[in-house]
Amino acid sequence: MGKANTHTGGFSTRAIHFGYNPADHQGALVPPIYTSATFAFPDVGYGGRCFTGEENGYFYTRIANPTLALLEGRLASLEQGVGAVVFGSGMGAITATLWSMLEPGDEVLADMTLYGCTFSFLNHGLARFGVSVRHVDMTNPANVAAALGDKTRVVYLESPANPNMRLVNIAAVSALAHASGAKVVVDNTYCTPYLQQPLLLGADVSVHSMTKYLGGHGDLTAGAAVFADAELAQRVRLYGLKDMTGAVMSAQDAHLVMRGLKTLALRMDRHCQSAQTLADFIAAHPATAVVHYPGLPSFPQHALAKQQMRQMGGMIAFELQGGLEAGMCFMDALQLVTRAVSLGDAETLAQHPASMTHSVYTPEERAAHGISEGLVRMSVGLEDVTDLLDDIGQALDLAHAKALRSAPKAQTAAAPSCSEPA
Ligand code: MET
Repeated sequence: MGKANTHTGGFSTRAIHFGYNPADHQGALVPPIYTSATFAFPDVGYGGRCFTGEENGYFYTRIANPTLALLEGRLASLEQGVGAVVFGSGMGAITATLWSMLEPGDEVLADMTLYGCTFSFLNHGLARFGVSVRHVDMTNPANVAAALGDKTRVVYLESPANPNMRLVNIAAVSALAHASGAKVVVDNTYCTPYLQQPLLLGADVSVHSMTKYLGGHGDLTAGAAVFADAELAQRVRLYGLKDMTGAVMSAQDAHLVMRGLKTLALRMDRHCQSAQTLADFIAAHPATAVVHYPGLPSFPQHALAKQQMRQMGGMIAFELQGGLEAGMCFMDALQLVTRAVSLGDAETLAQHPASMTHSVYTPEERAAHGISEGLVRMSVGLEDVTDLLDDIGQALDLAHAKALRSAPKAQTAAAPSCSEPA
């Protein structure tokens, strides 16, 4: 045998090697991509036993595939789970996991701020099938303690939350949920296993959009759920909704995620370093009203961030003094930073949650759930930070000048358009 299937070692060593031995694959350094949709049986009896589970062989890629299995093992190792299941998207992971954990009559207790499509699935999807959903502000674990009830089967949260960066104390909330007989599902997309380990903090499931940092290059769509509980992992995989929803990722995309994983730690270090620099800069600019970034001492949960996150992450949210209009001016003035949803790419991306990722909330719901209309969300990429500072600086200067010009005229004239010269 060569250098063995490295089941131990540091994070990056496992991200690069776990579960694969070139000696088993004609020396190929990079694992082969099994594109086959179906698998040949040596005899009919063997094929039948694959379907009953008596044989552990591959028989159809929607059920299982060697390339996907390699990625699943690697993800479970990186997040210290007992198993993982990959999906065709992050929403595939979230929906299949929750469908598999819930029955009519059950309740989901969810945090106040969630990604728009997750919020929609809970309130407009699950609710149609007899699962009730209640939102509580989980920034204070006492609210969770007060809200947990006999029917609460799942406690669901994001930390940091998309888009406003609020944190939840995962260990405290998990302890409370378990004492009440509920399971905890954490969306760990913003942090990745490199920055935060929800299962080690007590959560039962960690879900990811791998479209984001894990893939890391904006060229694939995929999701994953990593489990602390083997029975639940098996239920989601075999008896749950993964097969029934058909939310299966392709082997080519699994290959791309594994390529992304090789540089995850390096990329996250750079994302975090640049995000801190930009957050400091934006916070100090006169155009700015507030910056939500866990690495700022002014961030209300800065201490919790240092406690449960390895670094402060690559996502920033902020509001400008001129509110919504200033935010729009800022975004339209960007030259290098790209106006786009998604996150975790090499390119720095800026988007407007109220009209984009969180447009499924009504304006009243956004207000109640802490998502302000003027909020700008930025995924800090891997460009030279000096170039990002130049671009963001000129856009903030422009938004500030517009805000100053419009303020005294607010009652008599229309606000200046973003295309007007400063
Ligand atoms: N989940 C992604 C984000 O938060 C894409 C959302 S819009 C369909 O940016």
